[in-house]
Amino acid sequence: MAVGRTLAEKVWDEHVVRAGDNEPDLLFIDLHLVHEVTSPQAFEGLRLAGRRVRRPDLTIATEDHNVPTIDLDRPIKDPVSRTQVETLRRNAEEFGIRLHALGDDDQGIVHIIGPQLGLTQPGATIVCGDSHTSTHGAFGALAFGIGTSEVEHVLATQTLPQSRLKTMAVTVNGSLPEGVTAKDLVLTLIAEVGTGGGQGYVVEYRGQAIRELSMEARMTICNMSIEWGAKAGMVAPDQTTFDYVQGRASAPTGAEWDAAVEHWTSLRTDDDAVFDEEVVLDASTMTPFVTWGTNPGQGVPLGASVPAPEDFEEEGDQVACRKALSYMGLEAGTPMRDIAVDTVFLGSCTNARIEDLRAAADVLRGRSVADGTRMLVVPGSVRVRLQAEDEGLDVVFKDAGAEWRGAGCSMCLGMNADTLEPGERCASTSNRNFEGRQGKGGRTHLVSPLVAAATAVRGTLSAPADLAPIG
Ligand SMILES: CC(C)[C@H](C(=O)O)[C@@H](O)C(=O)O
Ligand code: SF4
Repeated sequence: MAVGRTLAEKVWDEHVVRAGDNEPDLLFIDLHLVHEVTSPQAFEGLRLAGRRVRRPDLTIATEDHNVPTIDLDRPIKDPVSRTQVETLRRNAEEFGIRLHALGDDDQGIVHIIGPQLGLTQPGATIVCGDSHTSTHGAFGALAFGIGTSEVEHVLATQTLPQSRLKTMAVTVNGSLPEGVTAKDLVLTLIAEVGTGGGQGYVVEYRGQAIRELSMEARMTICNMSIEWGAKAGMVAPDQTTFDYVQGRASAPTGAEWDAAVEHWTSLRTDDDAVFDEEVVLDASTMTPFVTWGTNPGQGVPLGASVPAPEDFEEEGDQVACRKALSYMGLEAGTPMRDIAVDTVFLGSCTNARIEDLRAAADVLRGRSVADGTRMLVVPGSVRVRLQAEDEGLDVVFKDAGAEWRGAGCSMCLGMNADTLEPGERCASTSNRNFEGRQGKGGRTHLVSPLVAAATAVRGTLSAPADLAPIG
């Protein structure tokens, strides 16, 4: 009896160009995204071997990690960042690769520009030398991060050897309550399954709550797949997906569009398919969720308090808690809402799309950032910035006292000048809160855009419901 296949298996099977016993499958790669951090040695390898890029038409580069977000008309000050960016520019030119450089309207964080340009499409295989490539899985693509030697392999051959992955379903039943977002959902999930829970799996997010999410929100969830160890995260394409893709620069048109949609519609997990593992969650019980520790799994509902080491059963978790509390400068039992922050960062490939900016601006409209708190708003791409400016969101942010910046990764990891000072505390809409992630000694609390905005107003971790009504 034929057994049904999962979405991931269908996409995989369509891309196998060679399979053999006791060897990984060789997959064709439909889209290779490139940025300045993980590509220099790969291009150097090609150069040394006298090779060209096999499919420049399926390769696209952008500058995101090292770019400044202010003084965009001046040369990059930091020599390391300048070298990274200039190296990418030289490589793109020498190897004939399309590059969206600083100053270009399509420049931005690699995981934001792919979907924006319509390059990210259902059923595609997408790789990039970047762990958050999982973002693109929101479209029903099989998308994952690769290392620099794999970047070289894909540049040279447009293929990648990969061993088959186990499959996992994350089924989220019910609907998210008002004011609870995709970010809260994924932080809740990671706190529950742990940062290693997804290791070795390609995950499919499904169920009512996922179906009800916008593409932006699905991207937020798939983006953080890697934060609980999954190789990739996917959502089956549906009308929401098609509506988002249609009309974008690289999307198919006319009869090709119709054929594409017909094919994409077939890319759903068959009813009789079997996942190797399943996690089930109920969205209706979720609340705003924030992290207190130094990994994305160390989180609690905003209404809870900082945990104590004794709250954990496993000794490893107790040790990790003790260490995190010390680094974070937190005392067990402190209500999360009492934690005061110095900085609020609204940005990153997790939460710097137009919908995120709109949500935060709605909270900030008519309100002000608290004294002693600074807020940085860094759109994920130039297009997001331009659209936000079209809608007047920049004015809302600036009137509230926030800084309105250029596009890029920025304070998500502080490879440019946007970093925290030692001991500084930040509410951040990004995806990683490791020690030193946003600057040496900096302390990060991962939050949703709604919580970020409300926190900026009160100066302590807060949700919009905590704010006094305007007027
Ligand atoms: C610089 C890059 C390799 C890295 C990644 O792979 O994710 C970065 O984007 C990050 O978020 O830490
Ligand atoms: S925004 Fe942050 S997580 Fe995303 S690619 Fe850039 S550094 Fe990595």
